[in-house]
Amino acid sequence: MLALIERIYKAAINPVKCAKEINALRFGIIGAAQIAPIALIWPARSHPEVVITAVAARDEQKARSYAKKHSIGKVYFGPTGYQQLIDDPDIDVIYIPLPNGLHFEWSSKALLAGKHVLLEKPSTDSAEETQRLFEIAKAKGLVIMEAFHYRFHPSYLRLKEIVNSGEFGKITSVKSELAVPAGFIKKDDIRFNYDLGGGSLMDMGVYPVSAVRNLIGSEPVSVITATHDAHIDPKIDRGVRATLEFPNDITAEVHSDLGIPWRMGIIPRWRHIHITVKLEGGEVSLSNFPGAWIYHTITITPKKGPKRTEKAYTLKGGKGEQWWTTYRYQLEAFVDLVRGRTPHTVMTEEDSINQMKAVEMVYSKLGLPARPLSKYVP
Ligand SMILES: NC(=O)C1=CN([C@@H]2O[C@H](COP(=O)(O)OP(=O)(O)OC[C@H]3O[C@@H](n4cnc5c(N)ncnc54)[C@H](OP(=O)(O)O)[C@@H]3O)[C@@H](O)[C@H]2O)C=CC1
Ligand SMILES: O=C1OC[C@@H](O)[C@H](O)[C@H]1O
Repeated sequence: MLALIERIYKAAINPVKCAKEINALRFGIIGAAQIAPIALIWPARSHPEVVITAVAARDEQKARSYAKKHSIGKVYFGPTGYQQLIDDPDIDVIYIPLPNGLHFEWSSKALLAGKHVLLEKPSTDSAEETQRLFEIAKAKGLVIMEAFHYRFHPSYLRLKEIVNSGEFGKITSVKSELAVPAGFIKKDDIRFNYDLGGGSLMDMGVYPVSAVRNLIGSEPVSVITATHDAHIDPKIDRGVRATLEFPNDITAEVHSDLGIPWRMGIIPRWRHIHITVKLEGGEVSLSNFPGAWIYHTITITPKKGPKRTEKAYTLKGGKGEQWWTTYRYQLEAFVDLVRGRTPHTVMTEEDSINQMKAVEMVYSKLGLPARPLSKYVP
């Protein structure tokens, strides 16, 4: 319990600070987004090679109050604010926490202006756009990385290690869910906006899809079944369930929901957040994987022998503190990548492109339209 309080305090209440190196990477944030404090601003405080130099928001007042609240020195705003931030010669890296449908345009613009990009998930609205982003980055000699933060946390890496250890033989199936009861997400949220690349699969569903692909270590060959709960906008999936077929007779179930309706309208449903891997000799699961830095349990249930549990908040023999969040581990890896060092974990180009191919396969099976392509042409 004390360790839990310490983690929350040091990561989110009074984020740990450190001295900065003289040549620290200077980050600019496009959009005064809700996610930026936990995903970048607070983790940056304890990274000696990261400073947050500027933020851009469409509205001047919003930009100024966000900058003040987070002690960010420079602000850009108005219709040209995002582009001004990108063109600022005092910025090395652009963090993009915009609605999904704007990821392609602003990542392209940032790369074309010579900036590295840390890009929120999902990378874009389509595999084609994601591929194009990596092509631009390669042509410019820059780094772009999709911010699938859970992948960098020691708990996920430990789950993977157990699965790949051979202790329980081969994987037979995987199930992963990220579904929350109604009430957390407002009706006018970007997540419910089709034109902005919304939908349950695009928002929460990308985590289970990404996790099952990564654990199985191959790409889905087909979507066996897929169903969704509709939103007011029929092009938007509020909740999705899909079963994917992988090579070697492995199947994966994914489930996401932006708001599971309450029982009889008055009793909230329990949230479903886990990855569970069934193997020939047992089952291994990780609870609360995107929020694993707060708490999690790795449960190992052999077919023969006693059940056991583990926790993993630090990397074996690697950098990190037990209070480092998924985002702090991710930032460490991203900076290593930009600096030309070998990160402890990385999200690759191939991974991000194949991820969007899988998302497209599920939307197609659901009979829902693919998320709209950006009108921006780099
Ligand atoms: N890694 C993680 O754990 C999480 C990642 N995300 C991802 O981060 C991104 C942003 O999510 P979140 O922070 O929750 O969203 P917010 O709505 O808080 O932020 C989105 C930002 O986009 C800007 N924006 C620009 N154009 C538009 C537009 N047309 N409509 C609405 N907003 C616009 C706004 O910036 P301005 O300030 O200029 O008005 C706003 O601050 C998404 O891609 C999401 O998938 C979200 C939550 C968790
Ligand atoms: O990336 C995310 O992670 C946590 C979810 O609650 C959120 O909707 C999503 O954007």
